[in-house]
Amino acid sequence: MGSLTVPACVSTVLLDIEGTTTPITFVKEILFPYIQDNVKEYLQDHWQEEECQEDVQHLRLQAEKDKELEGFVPIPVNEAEIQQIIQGVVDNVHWQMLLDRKTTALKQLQGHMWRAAYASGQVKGEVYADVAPALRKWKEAGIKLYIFSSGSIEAQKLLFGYSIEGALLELFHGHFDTTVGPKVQSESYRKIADHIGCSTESILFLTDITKEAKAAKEAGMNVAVVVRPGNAALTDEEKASYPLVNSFEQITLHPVQ
Ligand SMILES: CSCCC(=O)C(=O)COP(=O)(O)O
Ligand SMILES: [Mg+2]
Repeated sequence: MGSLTVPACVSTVLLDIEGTTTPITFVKEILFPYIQDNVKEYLQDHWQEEECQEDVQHLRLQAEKDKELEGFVPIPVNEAEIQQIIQGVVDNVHWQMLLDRKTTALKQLQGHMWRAAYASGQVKGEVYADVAPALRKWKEAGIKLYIFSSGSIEAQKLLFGYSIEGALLELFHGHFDTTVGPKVQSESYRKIADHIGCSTESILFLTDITKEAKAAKEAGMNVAVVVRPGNAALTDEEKASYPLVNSFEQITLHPVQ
């Protein structure tokens, strides 16, 4: 693992969050338990709001697709008693989170729930120490910065807007979540390049997950796998297949003319 110099045509960096900019422990030990502990109360407090009803409807549609999965938890129909529906949603959310599912429906609800946690100061978004300095340096060099995470766009904005390093949101040109497509499919990376208005070859994608790196590489992006403490171990084959970095300091980008 060492320094990584990327091709001069790279003018955009696309970043994953969990395991790349942010410790997995922050997501698993702070963010996710907040949801598990508060989902019932949140649903009871916000049940009459349109946004909450939309979230429940999306979870219901996802549940329709999940029927065949082991341990599946159904959500009662709209006509059922409210407390019964709420309990069904709570159980479904807990089941999805147990499997660390990345469904858009689950991620939308989580993003809405974290609003209060960040706004009250109960939670601050963790980023590795090398992240903010590198992002500032790259932005000053004319590099455009985007996020692609399974976390909803709102959740991404909260994490960087209320980070331990202060407000970092202004560093980013834009955000993508799974509404563009799953992170393990090449088509999602082609769509992202289309949205940004550049070729996939001019993008460097940084992630901790090799399945995501593979999909981005197949779409034509430059990729590097970020190795952070607590990330899933890589096989020898994976280590040999992608450039590896353990700090953004190791990445050198050419200034954009
Ligand atoms: C950005 S919100 C918390 C992260 C999250 O919910 C998640 O699923 C992280 O996935 P990533 O694609 O950033 O590894
Ligand atoms: Mg990740």
